[in-house]
Amino acid sequence: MSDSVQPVFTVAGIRGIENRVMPSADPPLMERAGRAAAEEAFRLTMERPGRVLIVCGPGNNGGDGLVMARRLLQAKREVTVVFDGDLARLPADAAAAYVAWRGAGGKVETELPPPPEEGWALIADALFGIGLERPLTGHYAAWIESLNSFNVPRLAIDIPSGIDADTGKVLGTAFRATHTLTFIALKPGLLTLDGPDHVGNLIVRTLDIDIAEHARPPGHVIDTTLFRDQLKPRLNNSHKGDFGEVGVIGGARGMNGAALLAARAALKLGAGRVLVSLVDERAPSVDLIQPELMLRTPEQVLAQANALAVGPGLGLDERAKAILGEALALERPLVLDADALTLLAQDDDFQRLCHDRSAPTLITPHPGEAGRLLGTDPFAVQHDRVGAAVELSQRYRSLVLLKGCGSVIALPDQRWLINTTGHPGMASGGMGDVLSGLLVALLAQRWPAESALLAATHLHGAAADRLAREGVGPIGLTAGEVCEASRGVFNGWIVQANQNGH
Ligand SMILES: NC(=O)C1=CN([C@@H]2O[C@H](COP(=O)(O)OP(=O)(O)OC[C@H]3O[C@@H](n4cnc5c(N)ncnc54)[C@H](O)[C@@H]3O)[C@@H](O)[C@H]2O)[C@@H](O)CC1
Ligand SMILES: [K+]
Repeated sequence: MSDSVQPVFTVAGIRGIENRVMPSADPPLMERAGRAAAEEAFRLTMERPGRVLIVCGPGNNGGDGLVMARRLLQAKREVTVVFDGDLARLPADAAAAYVAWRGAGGKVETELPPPPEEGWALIADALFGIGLERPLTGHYAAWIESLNSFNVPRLAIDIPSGIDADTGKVLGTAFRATHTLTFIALKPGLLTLDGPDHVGNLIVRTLDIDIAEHARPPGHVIDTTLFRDQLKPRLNNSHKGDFGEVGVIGGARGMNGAALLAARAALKLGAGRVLVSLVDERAPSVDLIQPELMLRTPEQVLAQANALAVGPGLGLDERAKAILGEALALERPLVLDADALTLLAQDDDFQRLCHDRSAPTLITPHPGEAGRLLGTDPFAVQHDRVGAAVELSQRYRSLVLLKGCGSVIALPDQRWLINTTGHPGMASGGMGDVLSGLLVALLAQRWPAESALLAATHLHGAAADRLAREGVGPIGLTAGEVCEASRGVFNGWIVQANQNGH
């Protein structure tokens, strides 16, 4: 894994690192964290003189806030600290931070005071970090609701209070930060589910810990360096046979568009030829918008394609089942999406076939489909997206993309990755079909399955991000537009990856 790729640790992993580093850490980690928070506060208030509010909780997250407060006070900033925890029960480091704060002349409020006339320069949330154990209620919840109502910079220390660091779930209520300064490493909860709606700008401070020395990260954030080796310009002496034959099967009555969108995306991402089968016998025999697509019978597609995507609009009838059975039996890279996943979830024989394949199987469920595949429901999946993706990957011996805010990829060797490109404008029909098409195009071009899944996922979101920057969406963005934009982003990546003689 490249050094520049950002590691992601669960709470257990962060605790493991802390336990190894803390005994000999000089300066102590809490001093480092508080100092980093004070530096961030200076940066955010460079043009906002005035009083900083720091709300501190009953654990070490509160301790970070108290160190931050002392640093700011020593630099002659006006600071209001709110803390109503039980001093006798403060962890040792936080208790020391409290004593040092009082020793420096700092005062403590036990209620949230009204803002000064000119408003708070900054609000810092040091209530709860990775030690959050249950939903926030009572006065802590009320404080957070109140803090969220101020239209000033709001800095979360380590993680916005109320966000579960492992899952991104809001427990009760959660601080809505404009900035989050997180320590040691990223946590999944900052990147997936409700996390991205609460963290604002995300800044990581390692606290001078060389993470690689202490732990192997279980997860990473996806970026282009992870598949840069595949981003090669084509040789001049090329022909279409070099770039594979994609097969897409789906498009039952009323769903022709799903398969066509996937097929068009495959074409736009450079597949040598794209065969598509619409299982609706009354479907047109040519795509007049994209006549390059070759419309064929399912049998022809199954026989010819070197990589297959089965499922977009496939339907759930006997014919669909027969096609899925045949596709699973072929030892070629296979993307399963949409109806193919529903069929897979229902049938033990399909599951056995899937499990026994030696060619890669890539499944791309949304939380509903993932729930069916795991015999549970979308709520359980969303409750722990990383866990669900890893379990799916193990159960189906597949590479898994669990879609949604902060898409999670799980690989058969139990590694997982989180994607941070994309936006809510992508919550519209056909987006998943385009993703399947991008993915199968790379597989047909003989990319390794892992690189293909990472690249297609990252690309899909990056294309939508570029469009939004250009004023196309986010709201009202269509899947067809993402398909078009993916081509430009992808070619740009190839140029970039091959600059400077790489
Ligand atoms: N352990 C360490 O040495 C370091 C910890 N750091 C900071 O410490 C944080 C973790 O500290 P802690 O493990 O003490 O955990 P927290 O400070 O996140 O919270 C734990 C405290 O909150 C209480 N609590 C949990 N959920 C609650 C709820 N819903 N309502 C009311 N009370 C609740 C717990 O009983 C406990 O007293 C990190 O997020 C980070 O900010 C950093 O200073 C770096 C070093
Ligand atoms: K916090």
